Order: sequence, then C-alpha cells, then structure tokens
Amino acid sequence: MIKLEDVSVLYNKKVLAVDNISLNIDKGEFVGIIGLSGSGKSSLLKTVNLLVKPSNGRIYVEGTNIGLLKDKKLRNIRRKIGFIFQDYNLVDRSSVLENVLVGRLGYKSSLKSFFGLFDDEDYKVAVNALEQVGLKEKVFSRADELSGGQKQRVAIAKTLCQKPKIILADEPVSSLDVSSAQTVMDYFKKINEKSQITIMINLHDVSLAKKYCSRIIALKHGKIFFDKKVGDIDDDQLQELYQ
Ligand SMILES: Nc1ncnc2c1ncn2[C@@H]1O[C@H](COP(=O)(O)OP(=O)(O)OP(=O)(O)O)[C@@H](O)[C@H]1O
Repeated sequence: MIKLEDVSVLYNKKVLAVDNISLNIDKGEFVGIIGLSGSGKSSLLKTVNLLVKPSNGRIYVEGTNIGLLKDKKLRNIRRKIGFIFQDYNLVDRSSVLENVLVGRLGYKSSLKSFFGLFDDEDYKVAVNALEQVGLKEKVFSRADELSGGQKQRVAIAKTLCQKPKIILADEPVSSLDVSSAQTVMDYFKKINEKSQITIMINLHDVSLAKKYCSRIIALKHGKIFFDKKVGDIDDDQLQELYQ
C-alpha cells in the first residue's frame, strides 16, 4: 500500500530529518511511529503524502510513484490519504457538520467547492462518518463547544468523508487526557479493523503504541532504529531508543 525507497528529508540544506529510509506497509496495517522528539517522526509522516517533499528517494502509494504525479492525478491520490493533525485543524466557529463536510471537497469540482455546494450524498456521508466516531448527536454543535477528544473525533470524521485508503495521524492524542486519548485510539482501531484503512500514527506514548498498533517503527536521528511486530519488542530496545 505504501512503499518508501531511500527517502530522505533535508531542511534548509542542513537538517537531515529523515535519513535514507526504506519501508513497506501493507493494506490494513496499523503502524505506530515512535522515537524521541526531533527523531523525524513528523517529517517521515508528512513525506508520505508530500506535505513535505523528500529531498531524495521515491514514495509509492498503491504502486504509483507519487513524486511523478501532477495536478489532478496528485489530487486524486491525496484524496485517498487522510491526514490528522495534533491540533485538530477545525474551524472553531463552524458547526461540526460544516467541518466534516470539508472532507468532501476533494470530490467536488473547483466551482462547487469554492461555493461550498454539497448534495444529499455528501450530507449522508458526513453524518455516517460522525456516526462512526460516536458524535452524531453533535452534528449541529459549534466546533469550539467540544472537548479536545471530541474535536479529534470530528477531525477523524472529516477524514473519513474523503473515503481514504490511508490515514496518517501526527501525534493525534498528545494534547488529550489519558481517557480521551484511549477513546480516540479506540476509534482509530475500530476504523482500521472495520474498513481495512491503513493507519500510520506518530505517538510519543509507547504504551499506547503497544496497546493499539500491530507494528512499531522506531526512529532515531532520522533512521529506523527498529521495525517490529509489537510482540517482538523488548524493553532493552526501548530503553536504548529513549536514552
Ligand atoms: N520545517 C522545518 N524546517 C527546518 N527544520 C525542521 C522543520 N521541521 C522539522 N525540522 C527539524 O527536523 C528534525 C526532525 O523533526 P520532526 O518534527 O520530524 O521530528 P519529530 O520526531 O516529529 O519531533 P516531535 O516529536 O518533537 O514533533 C528536527 O531537528 C527539527 O528541528
């Protein structure tokens, strides 16, 4: 589903955030990325949909080298890849429904998306997405009336409206209390299992990564320190990672 070949990210010609990484992620995997702050987790995730352009290497999504795509073809492939940010990325003064409908814009002509014109099908998809994250009753609430955990669930619903095959989530629960973080992670897990959506998620909380992910990729100084099934990770390796 996702294949990286010799991918590096170099900022300002001097900070090597991702150092020659190659990896393969299959459809339906739930992969956690862990590592110290500054180890390159965010940069790695953002290269997968070209939010950050790699300075070297190739990125394949479903076999297509996305670095070679332009305009409509690039937009179409990006539509398949949802991205969830730590700070939710919602419009606070808009309703939950309006926020979620933004996820449909990739399916609209530029004119319709400019005027925010949605049809019955869009509303159906949006309400269904909110149902999937347990927030159907909040459909007309304003986004800024929600708790952090609820906001992140709205962000997930927005992404689901894109009908993604892949969800990339960059520290999606690090601003949340323990209980809200678990609830959000539960929804990620449900979505992964029910829809076979491939998930790559950056987490600084190793215990959450071990609880929810099937595979963990640990980064150190921009390189893969280990890449293992959760059951194969031992505490010594984790200690070495965080030293
Ligand atoms: N836009 C940028 N311009 C310049 N340097 C950057 C940029 N983004 C990240 N870096 C640097 O790249 C390196 C990796 O950062 P990155 O954010 O990818 O790591 P991270 O593991 O996600 O860290 P954190 O957990 O703190 O977000 C760091 O040295 C960081 O300062």
